[in-house]
Amino acid sequence: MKIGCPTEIKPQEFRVGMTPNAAQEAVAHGHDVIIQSGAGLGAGFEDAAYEAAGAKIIDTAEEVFATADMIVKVKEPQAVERKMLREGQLLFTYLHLAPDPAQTRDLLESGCTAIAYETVTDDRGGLPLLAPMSEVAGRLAPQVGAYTLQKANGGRGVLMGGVPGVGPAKVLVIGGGVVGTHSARIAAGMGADVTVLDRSLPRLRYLDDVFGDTFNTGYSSAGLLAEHLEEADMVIGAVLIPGAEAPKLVRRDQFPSMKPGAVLVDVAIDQGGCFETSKATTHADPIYEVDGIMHYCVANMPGAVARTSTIALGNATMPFMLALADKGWKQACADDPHLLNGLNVHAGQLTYYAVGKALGIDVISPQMLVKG
Ligand SMILES: NC(=O)C1=CN([C@@H]2O[C@H](COP(=O)(O)OP(=O)(O)OC[C@H]3O[C@@H](n4cnc5c(N)ncnc54)[C@H](O)[C@@H]3O)[C@@H](O)[C@H]2O)C=CC1
Ligand SMILES: CC(=O)C(=O)O
Ligand SMILES: [Mg+2]
Repeated sequence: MKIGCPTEIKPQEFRVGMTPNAAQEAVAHGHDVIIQSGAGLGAGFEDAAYEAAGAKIIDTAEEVFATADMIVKVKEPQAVERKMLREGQLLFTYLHLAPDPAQTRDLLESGCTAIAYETVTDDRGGLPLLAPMSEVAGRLAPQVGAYTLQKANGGRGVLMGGVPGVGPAKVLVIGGGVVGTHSARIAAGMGADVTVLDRSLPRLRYLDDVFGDTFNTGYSSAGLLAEHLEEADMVIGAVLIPGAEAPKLVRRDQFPSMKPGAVLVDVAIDQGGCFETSKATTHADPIYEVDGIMHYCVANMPGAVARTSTIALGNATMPFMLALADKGWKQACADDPHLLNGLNVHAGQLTYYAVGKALGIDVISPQMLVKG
């Protein structure tokens, strides 16, 4: 198979879909790997490293899209990239379709087959291709939140760990999955007083067993959330209902009850965000204010630490990328129901229920497509 990897073009996105190690494995499996010149530079990978791995370097994204049977990326295809996708071509990347009707329409019109990293599953109930970036974004969230809390950046002027004689910042983490757990660990490590809310009791038990007194846990009811909101210096939004639009858990009419200059970091923004006032921002202009409450809503947070993120993502995607290349999407998905869960679009039809429900579009069963 011809596997193509273009340079990411989303603003300030420095990750790349394939590392030289991934390229080397694909070449060893007998595939042709085509990398756009400079695609790896933001993550510290020179063209020469890909060439040494056996990949071919070509100049433009147009050539990559025109040549490849499978496109491997990081971020959802941007409008100009969507125009280059064609019928029968396989796209393997993050998509986040539920809050994005324009992208969904374009992918359906292109006739391509699109597998979304964020809905591939594993047999422990996890999302193995979302997890590495959730680990990164989770660890970044208290860092960017702490910066936003500084007075010059619009925040309340509170130091995460406090100092002797002055108490620490109060950090509320909503959602105790991968993002939430990593956020809570780092915020607690910075000395903050941290509470994690989740609505899964097994998850709360796990957090309590593993982390003990490092942070507090609570069941995520509207009432408890409102109580914690009044006290919080920083709120990290980390909920997920897989594939679906994020539930709005904090409303604008609650802001008057909050501390002026408190900071909301909405990591769940790529699924539409879990605060009513969230709108996606970029690394170039990440922070805005609504009614005295600061918001950080960057939808590709891991792009800020592109080298760590690219290697972590590549470690997770490599076996799936190889299965797709070795067997073709249909056989690979027939053999692995977890990869089939990643199928969102095929030949003009939507194949992921939560996306169809969010956008009011009919969905066909992915199982039917791979049968027989
Ligand atoms: N902005 C960015 O750059 C990035 C965003 N993300 C996003 O972060 C979000 C979280 O991802 P993960 O932690 O990997 O998901 P996860 O599935 O590991 O955790 C989500 C948690 O939310 C909980 N939850 C669901 N509804 C809830 C509610 N009403 N109240 C409290 N908890 C609730 C679930 O029980 C689960 O424990 C996703 O939307 C993901 O796409 C992930 C990586 C990067
Ligand atoms: C998960 C995701 O969308 C990202 O890493 O950008
Ligand atoms: Mg994202």
